[in-house]
Formats: sequence, C-alpha cells, structure tokens
Amino acid sequence: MDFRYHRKFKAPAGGNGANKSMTGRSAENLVVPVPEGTTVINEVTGEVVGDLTEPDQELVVAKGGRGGRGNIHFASAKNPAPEIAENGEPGEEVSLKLELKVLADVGLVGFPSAGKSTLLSVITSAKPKIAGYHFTTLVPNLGMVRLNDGRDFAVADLPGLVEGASEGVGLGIQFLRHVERTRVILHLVDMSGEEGRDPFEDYLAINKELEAYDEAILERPQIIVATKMDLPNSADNLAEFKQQLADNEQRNFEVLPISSVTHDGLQELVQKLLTY
Ligand SMILES: Nc1nc2c(ncn2[C@@H]2O[C@H](COP(=O)(O)OP(=O)(O)OP(=O)(O)O)[C@@H](O)[C@H]2O)c(=O)[nH]1
Ligand SMILES: [Mg+2]
Repeated sequence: MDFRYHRKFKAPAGGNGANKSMTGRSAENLVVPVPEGTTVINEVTGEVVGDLTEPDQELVVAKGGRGGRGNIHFASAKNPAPEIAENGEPGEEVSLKLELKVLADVGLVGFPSAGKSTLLSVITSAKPKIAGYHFTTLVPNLGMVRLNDGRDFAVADLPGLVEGASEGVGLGIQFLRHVERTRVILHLVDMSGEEGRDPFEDYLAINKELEAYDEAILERPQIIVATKMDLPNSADNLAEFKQQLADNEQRNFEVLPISSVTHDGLQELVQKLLTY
C-alpha cells in the first residue's frame, strides 16, 4: 500500500564544492523500507537487482553522484587558492519493480472450493473467508501454525486454480509466485465428488497448470491432501484416486486424508509438515 501513491523516491542532493578547500557535503542516504521477501527488478532490463529475504538486509539500488571537489583540489604552486570548485554530479536514477513473494513454508493450492481456506482456519489462528462458492479467496491469506513446544511455520492459502489458469483464466495464476519458494506444496483435492467433480481429473488439471506456469514447480516437494473425508462418498473416491495415481503417475507424492470438520488427519498432516 505504501507504494500505491508514492512512487518516486529522491534522496536529497549533496553540496557543491566551494572555496576555502570545501568539498561538497554528502547528503543523507534515502532508505526505502520493504517487507521481507521483496525482489527488486530493474523495470527496463528485467534484471533482478537483488532479493531481500533477510531482516535488515539492505540493497543499494542507486548511488549518489560523486561530490564536487573543493578549490584546494585544483591548487597549484602558481595558484594555491584558485577560484574554481566543482559542482557535484547528479546521482543515479533507476526505475524498479518491487515484487513481493510471500515467504511461507507451506503453500496451499487446489481447485476452487477444495477446502484450502478451511484448512488454514483449523490449523492456524487465521480467519480467512470460507464459502461454498468458487473463488471465495481473492488474495493469498497467511497463517502461522504454532506448536506447544515453540516450533512454528507459516502457511499461505492461495486463490483456487482452474483449467486454463496459466493462460489467465480465473485469478489463481498470478499468485503462484508465492509458492515458488515454499518448502512444500500442499495440493488439496476434494474427495467428496460433489458437483460431479472427479478428484483425479481435478488433480491432473491443477498439476498441468502448475507445470505450464513453471516446470520447476512440479519438482518441488508436494503432498496430496485428500479433503472432506467426512462426506459420504469420500472414502470410496479416495480408494479409486489412489489406484489411478498408482497407475498413471511416475512421481511418488504422498496422499494424506483429512477432514477440517472432524479434524481427522490434521495432526498427522502438521507432524508431516514439520519434517520439511
Ligand atoms: N464437509 C466438509 N466440508 C468442507 C471441508 N473443508 C471445507 N469444506 C467446505 O467446502 C467449501 C469450500 O471451502 P473453502 O475452504 O472456502 O474452499 P477454498 O479451497 O478455500 O475455495 P476458494 O477460495 O474458492 O479457492 C465450504 O463450504 C466449506 O465449508 C471438510 O473438511 N468437510
Ligand atoms: Mg479459499
């Protein structure tokens, strides 16, 4: 929000050089604070200038100009106090794009209404919007899982993905950069079969979109979370899903069944996430 209306930042000018051997005074540095996880990109060349991932990390994006030299610099034996001094040079000017990649440990992806926000709401203290229609989540939600022993990790709940997301359908794809750096991706698949959905088709469709976004994402650790296991057809659908997975998938992703309603499987899931 800070950058919405304030887009130009200019450090104050240093002083010019002058007589009486005065070198131009340096001006104060201008420091622009950004959140952790900000990638700084040169808007013109597209080059990544730097990645601010640590607290208090700093990056110089534009150097000030060389200060003007005072008259003593131009002194000679003949003229020990010349009446010339230099002006300072202008500082660098750059156009930058700041991109925030949320530094979550765990990223939740899946079809709309797969139960991503509900899962976030039961394992963290976050209170995301939850509803029975698609695209309830419009921007990522973050929550912290905190254990009694002091361990914790951050979970990012993303807007749902649909077929064609990588070509701009729906709104999920623009947020996928948030899972690029998570330690593990939780791929939520609704096992209820409601609305005539086929869990395995959903699963394949989402992976296709992830792959189209960035092939490397599918190489990242992924756990398949089978959701809504409290609903009547879920157990049968899960058995079929596992069979289809074994028949069609080379990758060996683990499948963890959960219900955010009965809380079955949640503890196992959290324990598993601690190992990443
Ligand atoms: N029975 C049952 N219903 C669930 C469970 N988890 C979520 N739901 C329901 O499924 C619907 C969608 O849940 P959300 O958590 O909003 O789904 P989402 O994946 O965040 O959806 P988008 O934000 O649209 O991508 C809601 O009506 C939830 O109450 C579950 O474990 N069991
Ligand atoms: Mg949601």
